[in-house]
Amino acid sequence: VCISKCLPQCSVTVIADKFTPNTTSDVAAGILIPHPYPDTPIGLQKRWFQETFSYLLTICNSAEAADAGIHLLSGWQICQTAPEEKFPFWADVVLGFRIMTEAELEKFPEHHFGQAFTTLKCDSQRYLRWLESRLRGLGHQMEDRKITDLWELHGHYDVIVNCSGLGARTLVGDSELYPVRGQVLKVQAPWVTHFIRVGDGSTYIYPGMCSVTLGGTRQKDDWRLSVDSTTSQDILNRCCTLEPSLKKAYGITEYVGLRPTRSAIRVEKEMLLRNGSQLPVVHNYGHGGGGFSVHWGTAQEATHLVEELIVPLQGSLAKAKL
Ligand SMILES: Cc1cc2nc3c(=O)[nH]c(=O)nc-3n(C[C@H](O)[C@H](O)[C@H](O)COP(=O)(O)OP(=O)(O)OC[C@H]3O[C@@H](n4cnc5c(N)ncnc54)[C@H](O)[C@@H]3O)c2cc1C
Ligand SMILES: O=C([O-])CC(=O)C(=O)O
Repeated sequence: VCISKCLPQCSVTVIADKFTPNTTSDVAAGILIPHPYPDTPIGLQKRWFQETFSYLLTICNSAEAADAGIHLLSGWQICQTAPEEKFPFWADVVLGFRIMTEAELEKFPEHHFGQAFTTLKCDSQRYLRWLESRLRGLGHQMEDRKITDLWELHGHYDVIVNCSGLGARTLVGDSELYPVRGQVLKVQAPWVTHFIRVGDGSTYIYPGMCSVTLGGTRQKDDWRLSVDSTTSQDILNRCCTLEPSLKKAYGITEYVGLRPTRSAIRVEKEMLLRNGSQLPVVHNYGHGGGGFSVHWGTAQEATHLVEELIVPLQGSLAKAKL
């Protein structure tokens, strides 16, 4: 969508073996809170988060908000003790960031420090459907197909943009990429209207448009996509400790996703060479537990790289194909 918006001279084909509602992104709570990428400079992480926040806030303030599944959400991030950094780098990006008052903390007797702020939340499936419909509306293509080797695409497209998430581990042999398994519950509890997140991201409660997402787990190198019912009960117990009214939650469904994790998000150009031929690729994967939080910023970065690669094609009459 970002490429089609910024480079309208390009035609875009999205090739994937899974589309919504069957991707990792469909499982996400969709909250905008940055996640750490130790080897991505903080300045860049902040820029990507800021760009994503501004872009989604504009949609949120428009008539498109409900169709796109974007809404504002206020709440608390709580810690047992105060962290070294009371004001994180993203404090001035979210809205109304402040330290919680003693009165607010009374709700959480085991937590003695907290941050209150308003952020954005995407209803993952609605947002993905909306993105797809925008692409289709602009006349671009969707193709349901597994790619085993990027060279299959050689000769058919001018530039390949690799957004294959965890799939990049086999598709481009990136052994730095690993799964961090996450299990969440979606429940009906329309009376819960504030988010609550334990600072390390171990437990969270995110009210959304259609359900409340309860999490979570962070299981490194665990490839199991099946639901673990003991884990679901544990998630529910942890969330009920923070928000006892969730004992009355109903309509519980369970989901698992594998966060495509590496120490830095990979957004870079690569010119693949084989038998004297070139295949220009822009990588954009490895968003771990924060793909929603930085997706538009990284998409813009990838789009700039695509732009650099298509400059030499501009002279030709052909429309660039991606
Ligand atoms: C439980 C959980 C909760 C989360 N909550 C949040 C949150 O609240 N906020 C947040 O910011 N982030 C959250 N995340 C993280 C977020 O979901 C990920 O960062 C994001 O989904 C990654 O998106 P992606 O497009 O890179 O990968 P995916 O959504 O996995 O998409 C990859 C696509 O590539 C395709 N593909 C891969 N390999 C191939 C191939 N060889 N051939 C064809 N197609 C291929 C797949 O079919 C798929 O369509 C959460 C993740 C989990 C698991
Ligand atoms: O950590 C959170 O608050 C939600 C999330 O992004 C995840 O589970 O990956």
